[in-house]
Amino acid sequence: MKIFEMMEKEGHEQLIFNQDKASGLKALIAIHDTTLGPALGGCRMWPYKTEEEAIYDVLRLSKGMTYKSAASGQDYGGGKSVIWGDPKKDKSEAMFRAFGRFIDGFKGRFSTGTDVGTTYHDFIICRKETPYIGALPESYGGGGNSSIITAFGTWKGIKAVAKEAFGSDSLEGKVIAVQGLGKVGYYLVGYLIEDGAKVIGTDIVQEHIDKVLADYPGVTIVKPEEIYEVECDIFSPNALGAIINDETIPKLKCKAIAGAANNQLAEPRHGDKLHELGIVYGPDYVVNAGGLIQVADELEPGGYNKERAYGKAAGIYDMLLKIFEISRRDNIPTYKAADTLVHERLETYRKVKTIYKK
Ligand SMILES: NC(=O)c1ccc[n+]([C@@H]2O[C@H](COP(=O)([O-])OP(=O)(O)OC[C@H]3O[C@@H](n4cnc5c(N)ncnc54)[C@H](O)[C@@H]3O)[C@@H](O)[C@H]2O)c1
Repeated sequence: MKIFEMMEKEGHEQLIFNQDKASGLKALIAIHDTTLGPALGGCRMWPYKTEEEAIYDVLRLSKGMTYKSAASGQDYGGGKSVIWGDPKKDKSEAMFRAFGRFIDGFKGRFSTGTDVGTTYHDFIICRKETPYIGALPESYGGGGNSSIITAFGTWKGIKAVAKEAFGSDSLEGKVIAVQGLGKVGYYLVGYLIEDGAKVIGTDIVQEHIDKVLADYPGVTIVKPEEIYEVECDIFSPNALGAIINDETIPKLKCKAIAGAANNQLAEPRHGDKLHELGIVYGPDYVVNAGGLIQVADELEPGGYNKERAYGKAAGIYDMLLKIFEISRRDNIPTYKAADTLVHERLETYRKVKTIYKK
């Protein structure tokens, strides 16, 4: 593995190895790009089979954070950390205190919080060693359950794709197919119903369906495999990744897609196909940026402010409209237009930084 070659190719600034023998901590921190501000990204704990796998993951994920932050209008750069270990059996207080001390060494150049395999309990421990921690519960000054703001941002994303596809962002009477009624899906259904939409939903867990039906009895439930082909205006994936693929695209009857699920396109060419078919696709990492926006707001001087965070999450709507404009301007699929927006934003800010400021 040629690490410098990989970093140079993708434009990474730093890759740091951290180890603490006493607690068994083995962690990697990657900082991809800090043009827009200090790096921000969650901490994943995973039993990687090899060191190379962990390095590849942290480099890949940190680059993704640069794009997510920039495209959602945040003044943060991209970073990520991974702890090499089994989250079910390797965690300890000492491990997260040691990790917190390493994070503190960045003096704010990198902040982190929960991701796959870590919980806020781990970061309450880290927080004792460093202030550069986000995604904390409200009782610790954080924003609390990030699924709610993610659902809020996704609702705004759905309104933006509606505007592009139908010429109006009103969801009154629009039929929206929601795949996944979990933490985000449940709150999303609430926003959609309140906005006058008709919701068709699905999930593989009956308890999650029952919870939605108890609060929103008007929701129509279909079998998981039926969700792709229901007659609807907008399809909203909020469960799995890679669900826009060769098998599902021919089934889709919608005019637009926007949901919180990560990595919705099985491959980039599926984004090209949606463009060809005239289906408006809201790039997932922009639509689902609500959680990131909340964590970024926790790091503001003075701490988390809910009104401000929701105001920023509402901006997902405008970011998507800009992306659709670039897509029309350059006649490129929206997932590529999102990348163009990121590159243009980074380039503009790099130029601004050439102005001397005392
Ligand atoms: N929670 C957040 O703040 C957040 C932020 C950004 C992105 N996301 C992404 O959004 C998606 C949903 O997140 P979540 O926090 O609601 O997760 P979750 O696990 O609470 O919900 C996912 C739901 O999808 C259901 N599901 C799984 N397979 C399915 C299938 N084949 N058909 C229908 N339903 C299925 C699950 O039963 C579950 O109810 C994930 O892809 C996640 O990575 C979440």
